[in-house]
Amino acid sequence: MRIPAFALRAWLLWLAGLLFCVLGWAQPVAVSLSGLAEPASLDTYALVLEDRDKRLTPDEALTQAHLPWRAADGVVNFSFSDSVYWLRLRLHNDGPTSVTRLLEAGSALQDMVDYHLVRQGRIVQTVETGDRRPFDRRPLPYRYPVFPIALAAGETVEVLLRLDTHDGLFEALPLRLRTPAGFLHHSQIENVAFGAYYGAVVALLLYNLLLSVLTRDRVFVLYVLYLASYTVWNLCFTGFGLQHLWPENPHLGHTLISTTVPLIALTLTLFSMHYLQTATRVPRVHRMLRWLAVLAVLHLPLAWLDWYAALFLTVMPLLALLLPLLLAAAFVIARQGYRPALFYLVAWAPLAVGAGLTLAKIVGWIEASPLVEYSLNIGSALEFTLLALAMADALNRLKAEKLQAEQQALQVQRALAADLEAKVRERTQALESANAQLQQVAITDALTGVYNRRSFDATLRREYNRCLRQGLPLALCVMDIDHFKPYNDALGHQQGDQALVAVAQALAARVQRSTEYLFRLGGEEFAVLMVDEGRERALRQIEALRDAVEAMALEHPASPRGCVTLSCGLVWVAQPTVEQTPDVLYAEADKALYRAKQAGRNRTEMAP
Ligand SMILES: Nc1nc2c(ncn2[C@@H]2O[C@H](COP(=O)(O)OP(=O)(O)OP(=O)(O)O)[C@@H](O)[C@H]2O)c(=O)[nH]1
Repeated sequence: MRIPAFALRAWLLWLAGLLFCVLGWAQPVAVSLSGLAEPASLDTYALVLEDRDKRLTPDEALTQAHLPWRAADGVVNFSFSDSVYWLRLRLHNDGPTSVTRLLEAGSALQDMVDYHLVRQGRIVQTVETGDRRPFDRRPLPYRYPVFPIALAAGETVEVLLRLDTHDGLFEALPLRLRTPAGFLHHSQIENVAFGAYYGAVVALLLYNLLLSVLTRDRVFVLYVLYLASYTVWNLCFTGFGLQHLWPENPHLGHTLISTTVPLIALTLTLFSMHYLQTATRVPRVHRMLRWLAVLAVLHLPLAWLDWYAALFLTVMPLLALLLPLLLAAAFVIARQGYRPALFYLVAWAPLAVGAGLTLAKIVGWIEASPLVEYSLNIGSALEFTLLALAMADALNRLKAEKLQAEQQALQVQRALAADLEAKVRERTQALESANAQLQQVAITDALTGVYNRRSFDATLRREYNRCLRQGLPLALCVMDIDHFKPYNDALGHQQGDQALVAVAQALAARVQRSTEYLFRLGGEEFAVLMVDEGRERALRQIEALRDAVEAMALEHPASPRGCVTLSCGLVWVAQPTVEQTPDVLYAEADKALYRAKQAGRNRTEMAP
C-alpha cells in the first residue's frame, strides 16, 4: 500500500513536533548575558528535577529525555526532603567578546553542591563543594559557593547543579550572576558591613563580660552567654566561620550550628526570665518558659548526634513559640509599669522580625531576597545596640537600687540604734528607780515610814564624821513611848501599831530641816539627830516634839496621865571628839533616857 505523501509529511511533522516538545521540556531557556541586571537573579530561568532515589549520574541527568524537569518558580527551596535535586541553567554570551561571569549559589549552609559545566553537551568541569566539604575545594574563596564561568563570544554553556543534604534539610539557594567587577564591589561592601557588625558584637560581648565580672549580676552573665551563642551561630550561618575559622573542618561548623541554636533558645529564655523578673511578675508564663528552657536543653544531644534535620524540625517550632511568648511577657510586664520591659520590647522587636523572616524563608513560606537574607543581621545589630542601652539602664537601676538599699539599711540601723538607746535609757531609769526604791525600802521603817535602825547607824556615823571634820555641834536624842506594854495589853497590838504610826507622824511633821533626821530604832523607841544646832535650840526642839506627842492626847488607859507620852534622853556636843564615838554618844543618850524614865517619864533629860 502506498502511503500518500501528504500523510507522510504530516506524520513526520507530528514526530518532529513531539521530539521538539520532549527536548524542549528538557532544555532550559538560554539566558542572554547582554542586558542582564547587576546582579541578575537566575532563579526563574532554572529547570528543577527531583531525584528521589539519588541514583542519577550527571550524564544521565543531562541526556535522559524522559526525566520530569520542571521550571523553578522562584528561589529554589526544598526545605525538609530526602531527595537529591538537580538544577539546569543555560547561559548565552550574545556579545562580540569573550566574558567571565560569576554564578553564586547563595547559601553558606547548603550541605553538598556539585557544579558541572557543560559545553556542547559534554561536562567539561566539575566542582564538589558545599559546607560539608573542606573550604579549599571552592573555586573562589568566598563564604558561599561562587563559580566563575568563561564564555567565548556567541557561546552557550549549560550549568548542572546537584544538591544533596546530610540528613534531609535543604537551604534556600538563590542563584545569582554577577560580573567580576560587580562581584568585587559586592564582596567589598559585604566585608566592610560584616566587619563592622562583628566588631560591634565583639565590643558588646567584651563590654558585657566586663560588666558581668564587675557587677556579679546574673543577668549580665546570661546576656553574655546569649550573645556568644548568637555570634557563633551567626558565624556558621553566614559562612564566615568555615571561611576564616575552621576551613579544614566543616564538621565542626555543623556541630557548632546545631549546638548554638538550642543554646540561643536556652540562654535567651534564661536571660529574659531574669531581666524581666518573670517569676514574680508573670508566674504562669515563667513556668512555661522554664519548660521551654528544659526542651532547649533536650535538643543538645541531637546536635551532638549530628541529627541535623531532626533538630531543626523540632527547634524551629520551639523558637516560633518562644519568641512570641517572650514578647507577650515583656508587653504585659511593661504594662505593669516595669521600665526594663519596655527597653526589652523595643530591643527585641527588630530581631524578632528578622528571626521570623529567616524562619519563614527556611520553611519556604516566603521567597529569599536581600532584605530577608540580611534581616537577621540587621535585626540583631539593632537589637544589640538597643539592648546595650537597656543594659546601661539596668546598670543605673542597679546603682540606684544599691544606693537606696544602703540608705534604707542605714536608716534601719539608725532606727535600731535609737530604739536600742531608748530601751537602754528606759531600762536604766527603771533600774535606777528600782534601786532607789530598794534603797528607800532598805532605810525605811515599814510600819511608820520614817528612817529605820540601819539608816540610823549609817547616818549617825556619817554625820558624826562630818561634825568631827568640820567641828560642828551634834545632838542625839533617844525617845521612848511611856508604858507601851500596858498600852498594848489594854488596847491590843493592832491599836499599838496605830499609836506608833501616830507618834511617828507627829514627830515627822516637826523634823523638817535638812540638818534633822528622825528614826524608829525598833519597838516603841525613836531617835532624832540634829547637826549644827546649838544646845538650847536642840533642847527646845526635843521638848517641842515631846509636847506635840502629848498634845495629840492619844488615849492611854494604863498611863497615869491618861494619854500617850514620850520620855527623851538628849546628848549634845559642841564638837565631837575622837573618843566620843557614835556608840558612846548613843550610850549617853540612852542613859539620859533611863534617867527620864526614872524621874517619872514624859520628860527630857540631858546627858551631862
Ligand atoms: N504594838 C506594838 N508593840 C510593840 C512593837 N514593838 C515592841 N512593842 C511592845 O512594846 C513594849 C515595850 O515594853 P517595855 O520595854 O517593857 O516598856 P514600857 O512598857 O513602855 O515601859 P517603859 O518604857 O518603862 O515606860 C513591849 O510590850 C513590846 O511588845 C510594835 O511594833 N508594835
